[in-house]
Amino acid sequence: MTASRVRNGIAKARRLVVKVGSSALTSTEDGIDTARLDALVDAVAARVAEDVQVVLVSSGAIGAGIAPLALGGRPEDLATQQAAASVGQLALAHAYAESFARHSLTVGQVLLTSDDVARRAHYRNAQRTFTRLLSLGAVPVVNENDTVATEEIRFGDNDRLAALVAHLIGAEALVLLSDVDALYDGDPRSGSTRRVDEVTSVTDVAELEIGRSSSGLGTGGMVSKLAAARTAAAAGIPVLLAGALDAARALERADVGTAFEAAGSRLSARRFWLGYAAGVTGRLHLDDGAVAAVVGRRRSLLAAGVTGVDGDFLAGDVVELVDPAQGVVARGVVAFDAGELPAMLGRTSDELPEHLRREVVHADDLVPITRSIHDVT
Ligand SMILES: Nc1ncnc2c1ncn2[C@@H]1O[C@H](COP(=O)(O)OP(=O)(O)O)[C@@H](O)[C@H]1O
Ligand SMILES: N[C@@H](CCC(=O)OP(=O)(O)O)C(=O)O
Repeated sequence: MTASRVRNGIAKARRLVVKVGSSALTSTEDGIDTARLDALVDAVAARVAEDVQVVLVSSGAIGAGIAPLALGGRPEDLATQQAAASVGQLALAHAYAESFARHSLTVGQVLLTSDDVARRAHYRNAQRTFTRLLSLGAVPVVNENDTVATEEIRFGDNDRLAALVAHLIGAEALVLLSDVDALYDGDPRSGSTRRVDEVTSVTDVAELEIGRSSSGLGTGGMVSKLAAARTAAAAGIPVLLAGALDAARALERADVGTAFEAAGSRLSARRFWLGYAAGVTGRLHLDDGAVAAVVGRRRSLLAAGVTGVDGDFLAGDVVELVDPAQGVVARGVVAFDAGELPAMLGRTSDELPEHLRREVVHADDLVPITRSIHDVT
């Protein structure tokens, strides 16, 4: 593998989010694999010793709870998953605290629900917590707060959580560590596949077969890793996907796994929140002209270009803007309640009563979701 600008950038990052998956850390029979956890902690501690700030997003709560509760395998139902996570998270946090203590490092546990990033005020609050923990020299260890997260409010997978945290803390790189050592052009369990070295554009992943997890412990598989890489890349953060067994090399030299180049510059906190983190309460359907205006020319969305409305939102909520082929092209803050819009659809400003003559979504409140590596999954 050749050194590259993307990999050099990742290796030089002074603030990092490292995410490790369940299948790399836990097994259904033995719970937490402490040798693997120690190796990961050693790799993180080595960077911290070089004054790199690291936030660790660790899965494995459910996996770590299976053996103590004698569940035999990953539970299917939410209540048992929550019970397993409750037992497992305690064990996981304890294991990290003990392991980091070998390096005289203190850990701080941060358990987040999607509400903590979906609401703007909560987002800022989480930001403050991380900043303070890091400035005090602690290593934040993050997981989803599985014991209270219901199906509706779940992040779903920690890859996405890690991408959101990466932007939240202003990370310069995101490292996703898994049981697989890289992205392949097909599921590596299904025969001969080729490793992908670097992803710099949508065409690099367009032909790949991207599969879900079948380790029995992981949740999102490669699908969620690609989605997370897209979110981070769109926010200006490069991503390295590598094997947990290669953690030391991944964190020190970034010369393993698959590197994803960041697309463009860093989004502001508000625009990132709007585009990727905010909770969405509805959808506006756009005609082709409105899509061209909003995405192509960065104009405000007017009622004349809206063909339909879904959801029960209020003015000030975040909604998705979809094109005639049902693809999400942008997200934005809507200026009307859902109930006000149907009577306005397709009408030009001149045809609307004066009190309704304003943009449906103002250009300043709108973030286009560009076509990217995510769309192919
Ligand atoms: N194209 C692909 N390249 C690499 N891995 C893939 C691909 N498609 C599916 N996978 C599977 O995704 C798995 C990793 O996802 P997952 O089990 O959810 O990991 P984690 O627990 O680290 O989040 C790998 O073990 C691999 O079998
Ligand atoms: N929050 C859950 C993990 C969810 C998850 O995304 O798992 P993984 O696909 O292994 O990263 C847990 O700790 O068990």
